[in-house]
Amino acid sequence: MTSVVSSPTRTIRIGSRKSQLALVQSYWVQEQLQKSFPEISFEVHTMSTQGDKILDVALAKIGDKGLFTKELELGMLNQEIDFAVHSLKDLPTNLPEGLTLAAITERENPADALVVHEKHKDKQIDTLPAGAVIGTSSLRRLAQLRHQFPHFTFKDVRGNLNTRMAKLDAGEYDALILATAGLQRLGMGDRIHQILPKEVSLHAVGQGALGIECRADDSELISLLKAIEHPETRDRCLAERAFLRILEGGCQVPIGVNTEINGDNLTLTGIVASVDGQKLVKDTITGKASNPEAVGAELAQMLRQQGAQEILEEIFTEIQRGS
Ligand SMILES: NCc1[nH]cc(CCC(=O)O)c1CC(=O)O
Repeated sequence: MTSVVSSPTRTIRIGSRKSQLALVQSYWVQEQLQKSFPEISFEVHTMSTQGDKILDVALAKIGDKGLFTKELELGMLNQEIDFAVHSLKDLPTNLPEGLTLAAITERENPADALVVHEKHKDKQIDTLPAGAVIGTSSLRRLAQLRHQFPHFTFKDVRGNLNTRMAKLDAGEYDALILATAGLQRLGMGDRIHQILPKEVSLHAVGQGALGIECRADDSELISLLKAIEHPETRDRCLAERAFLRILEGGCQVPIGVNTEINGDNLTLTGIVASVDGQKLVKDTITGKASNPEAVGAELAQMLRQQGAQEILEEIFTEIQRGS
């Protein structure tokens, strides 16, 4: 099927996962594009991904490469949909041949958030009692928090946001660590008890931003998508993704980042930690915001020299052994 891109009757099909968060994000993108291009019609098509079906296994153990994106990518390559909206942090840093990351939208607060059981409403992350059960399914959060708070008990938590909140409120956990952005997008911003400062938790690469992926040869769609791109978010996220790509990590490895842009300068902080929180390398670099991928690549090399690769190799071996 050839797409009649310049025809005023072209319908653009947006692929979305079926989760509540994915739908909110896809409808938001649809609305933004519809406002910019009233003559084009944008439709949301939903698809289930592997990650939506496997809800009972710790994410780290099943690996994550493309868990939430593969079916949507096949849909694009098969011309069933024209583009896909992803939480950028779930989008692998290497895309399949024929697809491209066409736009990155304005990021919500990328930080992690602490959500507590109501009996801890007067506490913060550093005043929760010893033995407090902290729910997280992310090795990145686990490693960083274990390093600073070895007296907590960490427990995996899966399921959608409502399920996780119900488990917290039922007393299965004392607190959860979740993405601020996800809570805000789902209208649960009032449950955010503390936004974790970067000294406590460096966020995931791309956290809080949406990434829009489409066929690399659909140049007219790519130029339409530029209308909803946020250049500052894009530059920050491209630096973060270059850092992750070179370290060969996915969303489920203990790699965290923070970025800031001041004028022409982009400052990137990165951390690589062992799952037990014992080993940790962290550094910061400032470079040109006009060449974000070079900044990310340079920080990756710096952390490699400080032992990041050894930490990551140990984790891959552990995951393969299924420990
Ligand atoms: N890996 C799951 C995931 N993917 C995107 C978000 C939240 C929104 C975002 O970070 O952009 C979440 C939930 C979480 O980490 O708490």
